[in-house]
Amino acid sequence: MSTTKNTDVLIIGAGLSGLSAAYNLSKAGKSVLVLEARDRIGGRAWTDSSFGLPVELGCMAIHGYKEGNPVLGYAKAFGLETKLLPASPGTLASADGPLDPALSTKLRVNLNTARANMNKIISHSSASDTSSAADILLAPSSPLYTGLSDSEKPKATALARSLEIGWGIPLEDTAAHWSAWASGVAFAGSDGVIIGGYVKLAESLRSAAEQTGNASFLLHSRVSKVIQTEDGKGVQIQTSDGQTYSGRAALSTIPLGALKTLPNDFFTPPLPARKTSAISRTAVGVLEKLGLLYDSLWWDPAAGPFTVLHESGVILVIPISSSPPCLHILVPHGLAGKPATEIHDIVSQAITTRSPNPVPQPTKIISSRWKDDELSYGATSSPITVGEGRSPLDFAELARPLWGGLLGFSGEATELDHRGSVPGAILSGEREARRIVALLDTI
Ligand SMILES: Cc1cc2nc3c(=O)[nH]c(=O)nc-3n(C[C@H](O)[C@H](O)[C@H](O)COP(=O)(O)OP(=O)(O)OC[C@H]3O[C@@H](n4cnc5c(N)ncnc54)[C@H](O)[C@@H]3O)c2cc1C
Repeated sequence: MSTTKNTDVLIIGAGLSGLSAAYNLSKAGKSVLVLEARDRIGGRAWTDSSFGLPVELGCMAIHGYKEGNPVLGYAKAFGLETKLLPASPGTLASADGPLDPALSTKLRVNLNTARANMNKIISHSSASDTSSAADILLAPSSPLYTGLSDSEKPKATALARSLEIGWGIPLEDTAAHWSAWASGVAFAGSDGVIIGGYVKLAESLRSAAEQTGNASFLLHSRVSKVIQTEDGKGVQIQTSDGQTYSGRAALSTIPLGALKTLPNDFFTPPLPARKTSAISRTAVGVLEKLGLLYDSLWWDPAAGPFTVLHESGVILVIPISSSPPCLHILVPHGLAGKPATEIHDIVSQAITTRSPNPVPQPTKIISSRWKDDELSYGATSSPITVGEGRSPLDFAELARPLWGGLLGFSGEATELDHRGSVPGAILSGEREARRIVALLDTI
C-alpha cells in the first residue's frame, strides 16, 4: 500500500459532474486529484466512434438549447461546435408499419390533452396521494382515448409510454402528484447536440482543468473506502488497488444506483440514517442505447425520427447518418437487455419501406449496458416514485455535505431542479466547487 501527498480536494468520478467540479476548483487555485474507476472519463457521457462517426451511448441532447442550458456556456467557452436538431415530430409506427398521419396527429393531441388533464387533477391532490401517473393517464375515461376505436386505443396507451423514455420507470411506478413538478424544472426549448458528441465536452473540461496546473486524473482507480481522519480535519481515500490518498476535502460523484450498493463501511464514519434512507427511497431509471450500422440504406431518411409503439414501451429511432447508414436507438426499460437483433427486428418491421425487399441485418452493433453497469446501475435518477413520505426533498438530502462540509456529494441525482440530466451533473459540480473553495479558504 502506498500513500500520496496531501491534495486540497479528492474527487471520486470523472463524469461531467466530477469534471465540472475539477475544472472550477482548479481554476480557483485548489489542487485536485480525480480518481476514476473506468478506463475513460465521461461516465454516462460516452461517445463511441467505432463506426467512424460519433454515436452517443449515454447522453446525447442539449435539452433547452438557447434556453439557459449550461452546456451551451461551456461549449462556447471551449470553442465546441453545437447545432440545433430539426424540430420534426417524425413518424409514428407500430408492428403494422407507419401509422396513418391523421391517426398519428390524433394520438399526439390526445396525449397532450391527457397530460394537461393529469396536471389539472394533481394540482388539487396532496403529497400523500398514492395515485400513479398510469392511474390518471391510462384511466378508461382519460382524454388519451377520446374518439379512438377499440383497436386504436392500445396505440394511445403505447404512445403514453413515451414518457417512460425520459423517466426510465413505468408510468405505474411514477407518483402522479410529483410528475408535473419533475418535467416543469427542465430548461425549456428545443434540443441541440454537440458536434462530435459529449466526449468533446468531457475532454475539454479535463484539459482545461489540467492546464491550470492544479488538477490530475487517475483512471483505473476504483475508490473502495472514504475515511474521515481521526483529527476530523481531513479525508483519506483508499482504492481497490491498495493505494491511499489524502485530501483536505473529498467530493463523491458516485451515481445513485451505485451508491445504493455500497457496503456500510464504504464511508467511515458511516452515512447518517437521514442520507441512507433518501438513497433507498429514490429510484434509478433504465434507458439503453443501441447503434446499428448497415451496408445499405433501408429507411426513408426524410421520415425520421421514428417513434415505434410496442407493448413493452416506445422505441425511439434516430437516423444519424445515411452514408454510412446508421441508426441511433433509445431502448426503454421494458425492452432493456433484449438482444440488439431483436430490437432491429421490431424496428425494421415497423418502419420499413422496402417491401417486398428484405431489410438488411446490421453489419455492426454497439450497445450500452447501464442497467447492469456496477458503476451506475441504471441510466439516471427517476422522478419521485409512488410511496409514502417521498418527495423531491430527497434529492436535496442527497446533496447535503457531511463531516463539517469536508465530504461533499454531487452528480445528477443531487441537483433538485435538474436531476437526471447533463445540466444536473454540471451545475452540481459547480455548486460543490463553490462551496468547497469557500470552506477551504476559511479553515
Ligand atoms: C442512455 C442515457 C441517455 C441520456 N440522455 C441524456 C440527454 O440526452 N441529455 C441530458 O441532459 N442528459 C442525458 N442523460 C443523463 C446524463 O448522461 C447524466 O445525468 C450525466 O452524464 C451524469 O453525470 P454524473 O457526473 O452525475 O455521473 P456519471 O457520468 O455516472 O459519473 C460518475 C463517475 O463516477 C465513476 N465512479 C463510480 N463509482 C466509482 C468509484 N467507486 N470509484 C471511482 N469512480 C467511480 C463512474 O465510473 C463515472 O465515471 C442520459 C443518460 C443516459 C444513461
